[in-house]
Amino acid sequence: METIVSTEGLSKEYGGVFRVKHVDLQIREGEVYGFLGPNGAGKSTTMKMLLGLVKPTQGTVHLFGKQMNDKNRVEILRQTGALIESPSYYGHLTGMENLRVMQKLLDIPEKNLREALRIVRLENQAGKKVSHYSLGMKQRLGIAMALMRFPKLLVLDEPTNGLDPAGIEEIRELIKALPQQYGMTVMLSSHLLAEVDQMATAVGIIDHGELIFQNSLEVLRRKSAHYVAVRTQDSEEAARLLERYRPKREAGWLLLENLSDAAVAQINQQLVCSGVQVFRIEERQRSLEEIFLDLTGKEGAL
Ligand SMILES: Nc1ncnc2c1ncn2[C@@H]1O[C@H](COP(=O)(O)OP(=O)(O)OP(=O)(O)O)[C@@H](O)[C@H]1O
Repeated sequence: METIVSTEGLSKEYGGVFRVKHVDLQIREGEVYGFLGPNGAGKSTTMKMLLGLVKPTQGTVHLFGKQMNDKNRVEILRQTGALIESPSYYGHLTGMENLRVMQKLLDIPEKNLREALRIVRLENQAGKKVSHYSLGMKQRLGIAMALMRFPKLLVLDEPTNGLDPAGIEEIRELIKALPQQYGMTVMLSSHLLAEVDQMATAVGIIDHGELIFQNSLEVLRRKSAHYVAVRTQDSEEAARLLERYRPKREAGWLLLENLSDAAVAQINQQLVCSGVQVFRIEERQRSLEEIFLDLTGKEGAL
């Protein structure tokens, strides 16, 4: 599979502080790559560097296998579409007129306009002034503008920002369909794990400018190894008895990792034989939020 985006040591310094630090991205063809991180982590800055909108302080960007430089940038970026921050549009023009402005600038065939409007489900609203659009419609128009060239790579910065649940669901379904239907590769940023979880096939997690995880969503999920939660009548005593399993204590429960069935049976027996009544033994899976906390060691980052 072709690598669509790769960066090496990509870094950006603002005012003497590195806000993006040695980021090595790898995005392969057909992926929906979720670029995840808390506010201010460096997502937009990284995306802007990929699109030639911000000059890297250090490092290189390869798009479609070519290292981007001042000479080939325009040519390479012809195969990309982007929505960075809020979409830019003329409020006094209709949705269609806005697309026509872009069409003229970029020399885009007429049929692409219709198709882009259809994909974002704005065909019936194309004659309306954009100043009368809802936030969700404006966001969809922004995506239509990014899609109009039917680029190989689509870069979307927080595409569901500010949308209501129904709008989020619509955009999510739309994005998920793009690789299969149009052969696109999509990179989208978000600060919401649950959102990326439902859209992405691969994930990069950035925190304080550093890429702390990058792999398939499958691998991220595998990190969410199962653990066993035990609740007894005396969790103090139970923790002492089960010390060799290094239990974590949480709100009256003991949490034990990586236990075989035999070990669970043994634990149960040990507790009961020691006179500690066992109320519950449950298997649980770590949420993505907990995984993020494990990776960053930070509370409430997302
Ligand atoms: N042009 C700039 N000049 C100075 N500092 C900047 C500039 N652009 C971004 N920063 C800083 O770089 C850091 C990363 O910002 P960035 O917008 O890339 O983060 P982000 O992960 O996209 O967050 P958000 O979701 O809040 O936009 C922040 O501390 C921000 O203040």
